[in-house]
Amino acid sequence: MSHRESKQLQFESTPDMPKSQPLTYSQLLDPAVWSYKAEGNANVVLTYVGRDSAFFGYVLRLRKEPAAPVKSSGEDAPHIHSLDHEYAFQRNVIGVLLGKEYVAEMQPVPMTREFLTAIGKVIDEARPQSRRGRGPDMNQSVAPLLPDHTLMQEVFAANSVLDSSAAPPPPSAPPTVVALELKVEDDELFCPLDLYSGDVNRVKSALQVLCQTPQNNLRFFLDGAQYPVDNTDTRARLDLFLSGGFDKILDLIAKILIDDPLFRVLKTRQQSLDAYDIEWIFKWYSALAETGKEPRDPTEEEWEAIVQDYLDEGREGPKRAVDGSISAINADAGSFDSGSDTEAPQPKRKRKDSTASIGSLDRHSFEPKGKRRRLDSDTDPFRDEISDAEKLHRVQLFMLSVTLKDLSVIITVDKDNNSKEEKSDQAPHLGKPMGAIRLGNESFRYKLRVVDIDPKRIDKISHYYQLDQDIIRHFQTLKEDKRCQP
Ligand SMILES: O=P(O)(O)O[C@@H]1[C@@H](OP(=O)(O)O)[C@H](OP(=O)(O)O)[C@H](O)[C@H](OP(=O)(O)O)[C@H]1OP(=O)(O)O
Ligand SMILES: Nc1ncnc2c1ncn2[C@@H]1O[C@H](COP(=O)(O)OP(=O)(O)OP(=O)(O)O)[C@@H](O)[C@H]1O
Repeated sequence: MSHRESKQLQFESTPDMPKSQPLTYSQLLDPAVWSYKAEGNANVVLTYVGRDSAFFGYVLRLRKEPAAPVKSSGEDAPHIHSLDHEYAFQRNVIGVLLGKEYVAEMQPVPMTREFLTAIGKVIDEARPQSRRGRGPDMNQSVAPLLPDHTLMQEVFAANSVLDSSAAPPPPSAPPTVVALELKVEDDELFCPLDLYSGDVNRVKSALQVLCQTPQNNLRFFLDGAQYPVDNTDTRARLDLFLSGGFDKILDLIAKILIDDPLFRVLKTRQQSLDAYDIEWIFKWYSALAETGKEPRDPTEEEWEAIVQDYLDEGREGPKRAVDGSISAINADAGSFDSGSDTEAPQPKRKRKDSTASIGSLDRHSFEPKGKRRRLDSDTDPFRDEISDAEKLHRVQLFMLSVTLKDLSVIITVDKDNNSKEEKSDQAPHLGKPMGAIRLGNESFRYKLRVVDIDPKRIDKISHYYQLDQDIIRHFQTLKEDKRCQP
């Protein structure tokens, strides 16, 4: 552990974390106690499969080696890649914006090169071919241990379902916990506004579209293991969980997304933080850089102050387009492209496909691409009117919107009769589910958690600008502009 991290990574013990504190790290540095669970572009996630019940239902999130060399940061830089910075950002920035209950607590586990090398080899075969190029980052000195959000931890405390020494349940056994992970971003066929609409039919039809073409936007878990969503065996198992099977699960998920405040908050935050077109953001970023004031990544304290200012300002106000026109931002406002011209079909989005960024909606802006106007100084009514401080503030709020548009939400449900109250009371450290919901005559418990809520590097602004320009060019080639409706 680096000197800096060993001094700062003293997270308080939290209700979400295992009871046996302090952690016996050495037992976690055994590759045999981990199995591959999932990964994204920057991190690979492992499930604990060892025998210590204190860690049943937990995952380890390992950072992967960077895709490109990381720009070296000066002494005063906020170490955006350090776990303590990441954690403070997740809890004190994203937690404040969305609600702390949606953000998991984590426990730092010191890493060794020996372990990272060994685990890289062990998990290689389980990884998708397209992801194998980059192994664990050998320079990480700590990695976070997190509750596995695709499980209900206290069910395992009560039932010891995850006892790795026990025989696995037969495939015919009904699943105990069902989880769906949604990455609420653009897609050729998918309109995020449907998910946010509050209308059960629209939410459900958006989920159905996602299930038909999940790509990297939807993952499905039964008792913590990922299953292909369009598979008949998966659907047969779901029938055992809930009569009516898959269709009823989607009803249940739709009901949760409407009942719980998360999606309403998320939509408002995404839109208000992204109040200016990326063309403006890039212009302001470049103007600052040209005068020697290139924005750098904020420190933890600076991020907290930025969010506080945003909340104090009540920036959920009007949205200014590049041409200066103003439109209201509220739960019902905004227009979105939903698809491409049928005469000019585009390649489907694929993980790591170079066309992936040319979706019908741009996660880096909520403006409709087909109608977006290019930056034109003659139509710039705000030209030179704002201070450098305000330019910087707007760039920083935009960076927050990028994180909020890249996150995933994991929705986890189990039947209410799974909770053995007397036993879960004996294990208060395992946390409580967040909500209860009824569907027909049955009661369910659910929890919602957000993942992938790390800060984005501010020097990616030019990358986002380039993506945007590509998208504009793409839409200029289309004849028809289909929108999904607010
Ligand atoms: O830049 P993009 O649009 O390619 O987005 C990246 C995503 O690619 P996608 O477009 O969804 O295929 C990419 O998603 P995948 O891992 O490909 O599912 C990541 O979310 C990446 O974020 P980070 O590097 O982990 O911080 C994303 O990077 P950020 O744009 O969020 O920095
Ligand atoms: N606490 C958790 N519990 C269960 N599964 C998790 C947890 N954290 C992450 N995952 C799984 O691992 C996947 C990758 O994790 P994560 O999103 O943090 O990686 P990333 O590289 O930062 O993602 P991206 O490429 O989207 O930026 C998630 O999509 C999810 O399926």
